[in-house]
Amino acid sequence: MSKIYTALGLMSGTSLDGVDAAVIMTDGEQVQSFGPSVTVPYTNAQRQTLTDATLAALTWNFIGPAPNIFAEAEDALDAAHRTAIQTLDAGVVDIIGYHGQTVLHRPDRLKTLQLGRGQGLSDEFGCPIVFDFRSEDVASGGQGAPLAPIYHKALVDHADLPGVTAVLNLGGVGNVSLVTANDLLASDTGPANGPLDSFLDSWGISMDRDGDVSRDGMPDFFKIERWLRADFFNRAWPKSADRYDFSVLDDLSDVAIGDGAATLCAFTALSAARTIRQMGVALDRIIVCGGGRRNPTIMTMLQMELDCPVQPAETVGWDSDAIEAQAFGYLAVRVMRGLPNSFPTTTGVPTPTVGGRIVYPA
Ligand SMILES: Nc1ncnc2c1ncn2[C@@H]1O[C@H](COP(=O)(O)OP(=O)(O)OP(=O)(O)O)[C@@H](O)[C@H]1O
Ligand SMILES: CC(=O)N[C@H]1[C@@H]2OC[C@@H](O2)[C@@H](O)[C@@H]1O[C@H](C)C(=O)O
Repeated sequence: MSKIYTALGLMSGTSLDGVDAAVIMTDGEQVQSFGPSVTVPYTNAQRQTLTDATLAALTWNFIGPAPNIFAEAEDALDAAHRTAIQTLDAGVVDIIGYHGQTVLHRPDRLKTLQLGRGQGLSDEFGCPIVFDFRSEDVASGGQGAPLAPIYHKALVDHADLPGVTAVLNLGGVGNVSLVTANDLLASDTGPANGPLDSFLDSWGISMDRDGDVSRDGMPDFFKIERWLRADFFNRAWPKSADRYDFSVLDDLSDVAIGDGAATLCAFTALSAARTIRQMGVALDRIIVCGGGRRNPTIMTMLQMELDCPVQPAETVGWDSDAIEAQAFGYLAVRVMRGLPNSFPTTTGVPTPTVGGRIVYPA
C-alpha cells in the first residue's frame, strides 16, 4: 500500500434525507479500515430550501443566471455538513471529500451541478477538501455518474468475494457496479425510491418504511411496461439519471395508495433488473445497499427478476448507510493522488478521468 490517508467523506443524496458522513483509512486504492459514520438528518427548513433549489434548477435548466435560491441552499448545505463533521467527531483527518447536493444533472448538455462550497469548510477544519467531483467527467462527454463503482470494487476486493459481484445502490436513483476479475462495469439503473417517496408525500407519508404501504398492494404491470418504454431504459449503458427524469406520478393520480406504492416498487425492481441484464454479465451475487435494501417489497421483486442471490449489504459485513460517504472519502484520496475516478465502462467518459477540485485552508 502507498501512504494511508484518514479521509472523511460527506454525501447528500438525491432523497434529501440528510448528510451521511464517514471516515475511511485508505491509500485510494485498497481499503485499509473503516472509521466512524453518522447520518445527520436535515432540519425541515434545510430540506425545504434544498427542495426549492432543486425545483428552481429544473426551471432554470442551465439557461441564464443561476436562481438566487442557490446561495441560500449553499449556506444550508455548508451548515448541515459542518454539523455532520462535528457530530462525527472524528478528530484530525487528512482530507475531506464533499460531494455536495446535486440540484440538476444534464449530461446530454455537458452539465451537472452539485451545490456546496469547499473553501469555508476547508478553512474551518484545517484540511484540504475535494469537491465538484462530476463536472470534468460530464464536460468530457461522460455521464458524470455513477462515481462510486471504483469504490465498490475496492469494497468487493476488501471483502475478498469470489466470482462476479454486482453492487446495487437503491437510493433516490439506482446505480449498479459489476465487479469481475478483470473488469468494472457500471451504470445508473433508473428510479429507486425517488418516485415512491414523491408519490407517498402526496399522501402525507414520508416513505414506504419496511414495505408497510406496498406490502398488500397490487402492481400494475401495464403501467410499468409503458414507463419502461422511456428513452432512458432503451439507451445503451453506461447511462445516468436525474432524480426527476421519471415523471410517472400523473399516471397514479387515481390509484389506491397500496397499489401505487407496489407499482413503484415493481418499477424500481424491473428497471434495475433490466439494466443489469442489458450489461450482459453472469453474476454470482447482487449486494444491495442504499435505503431500498430495507424495503422487502423491492427486495422480493428483485429476487424474482434475477437468477442469482440478492442480498442486503449487511450480509457481507458492510455498513450500508455509510457506503456513499465512504466512497467520497476514498474518491477524494484518489483525486489527491491523481488517480482516475471515472472510466469508459462506468460513466462512458472517453478516457479515464480524475475529476474533482481541491481547495486548501487559507
Ligand atoms: N426502513 C426503510 N424502509 C423502506 N425504505 C426505506 C427505509 N429507509 C430508507 N428508505 C428509503 O431509502 C431512501 C433513502 O435512501 P438513501 O439514503 O440510500 O438515498 P440517497 O443516498 O439520498 O439517494 P441517492 O443514492 O440516489 O443519492 C428514503 O428516501 C426511503 O425511500
Ligand atoms: C448526478 C448525481 O448526483 N447522481 C447520483 C444519484 O444518486 C444515485 C445515482 O444517482 C448515482 O449515480 C449518483 O450518486 C452515486 C453516489 C454515484 O455517483 O455513484
